[in-house]
Amino acid sequence: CLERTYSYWARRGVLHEKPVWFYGNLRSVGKTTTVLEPFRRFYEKYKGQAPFGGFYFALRGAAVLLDLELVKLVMVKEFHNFAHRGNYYNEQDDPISAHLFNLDGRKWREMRNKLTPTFTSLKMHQMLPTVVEIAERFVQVVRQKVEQHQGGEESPVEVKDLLARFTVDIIGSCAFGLDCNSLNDPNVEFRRLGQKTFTERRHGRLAFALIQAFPRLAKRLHIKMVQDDVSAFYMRVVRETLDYRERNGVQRNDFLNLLMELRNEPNGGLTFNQIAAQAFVFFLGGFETSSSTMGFALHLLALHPEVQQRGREEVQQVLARHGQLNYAALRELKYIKQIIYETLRKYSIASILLRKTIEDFQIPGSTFVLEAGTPVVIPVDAIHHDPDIYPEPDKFDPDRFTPEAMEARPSTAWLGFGAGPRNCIGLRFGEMQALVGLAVLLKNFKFSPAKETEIPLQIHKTSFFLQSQGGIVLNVEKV
Ligand code: HEM
Repeated sequence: CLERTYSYWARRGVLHEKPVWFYGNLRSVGKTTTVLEPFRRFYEKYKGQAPFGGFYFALRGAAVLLDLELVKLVMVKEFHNFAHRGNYYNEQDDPISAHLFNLDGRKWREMRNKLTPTFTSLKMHQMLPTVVEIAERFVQVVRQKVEQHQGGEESPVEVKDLLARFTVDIIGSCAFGLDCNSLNDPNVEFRRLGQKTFTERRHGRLAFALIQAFPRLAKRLHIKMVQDDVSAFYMRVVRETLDYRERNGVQRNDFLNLLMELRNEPNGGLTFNQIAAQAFVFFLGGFETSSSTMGFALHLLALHPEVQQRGREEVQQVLARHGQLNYAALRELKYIKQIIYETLRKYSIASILLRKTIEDFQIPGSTFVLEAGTPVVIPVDAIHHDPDIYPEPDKFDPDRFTPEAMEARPSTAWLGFGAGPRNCIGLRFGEMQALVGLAVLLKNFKFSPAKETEIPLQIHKTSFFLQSQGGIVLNVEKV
């Protein structure tokens, strides 16, 4: 039977590498490599020879796209046939797992339609003051760290942890309506349990592959994905906050308020479990992604003082014009935005993206067919490092993201927030957090490599989202 499983691509005449039994083509991941290497190698080896190549995720054949036109078909033009991600969730036994990232089909479409108005520019506008207030607290905390080293030759500060505390406080406040205060108290449960979701899995790799392969059976066996303590904690927090707000008639400009409004919609409002699951995914999607982006950006800026200075000058000029970081000021931070995009190119937080074929799909101009149910991989990190798209891909150059340069490339050449109807729903909020964070940091501090700074940064081998293996230590001085 395994013989047959692992001959799937050979029988279809699709380019592929020999799989290892039970592991497929990902044996090295987590041991000797990160998830980046196998996909970069695969893409470099086969690009130009076929529109896609055959890959094995443990026991399942998946198609890795090798052509940007095909990427566009899958993510945008023929989206209706690739609208699924194919992640396992279990609404009955593990309600917190039934969130937007995991839902598929009609349930996903309905939830996405309901949640989209939560992320309009107007809503971001209203949440900005909270983000700026927490950013000011953040500057105080970094300042205290720097002052501890006063008089010393260097003032090394571990920025990754500080940035994570910054975004936990923001998203905790905006998604759960709580003052998490992790900036002053680094060990709060909120953050510890949030991190646990990414670094500790409930199931081993093989069990995970079996669950993904047989989701109906897994549901019948009541198999959950989210750890019990994580689920119990976030369900309780949402329950208590909702009760409190309802009892006291509290209204706030935050995600939870918007979710509560959806609860009371006349034609099919959200249930409590649905609200809790969406608040949970906003938290998961919002904290680690944004803080890692800022951490990688600071590391790159420390190694490129001229880019850093250009960014600082832009912040100073914009603040001189607007007096404060309001929404209009943020829109003028164009170079900082380019820094964020180039950082997400070099360090693609989601290094691969997934879709699943709903009906058989004939690849235009070829004889190949992607069968219904085939997982489709978009190798984001490999595309972001393709020298034909980005010459000298290892070089850090935010000018690759001027509007003209972006216009000159195919729209799917940059996928930092994904693409098409299933792209990142929180991209405006993520961008806003990162813009505010980088702006206040560059305004107040200078960053340079310290003796302890890791060059190049080691990447975490098993984390779901791309992050550094250890902390990011930089020399920080007041401007
Ligand atoms: C720098 C910050 C962020 C990055 C780099 C990022 C990246 C991504 C990526 C690459 C995807 C997959 C897109 C695709 O498959 O095409 C995604 C999906 C998603 N993100 Fe983000 N994200 C960020 C911030 C946020 C924030 C702040 C939130 C919520 C407040 C959020 C919530 C989500 C959700 C719910 C999805 C699933 C959307 C769906 O399936 O319909 N993300 N994100």
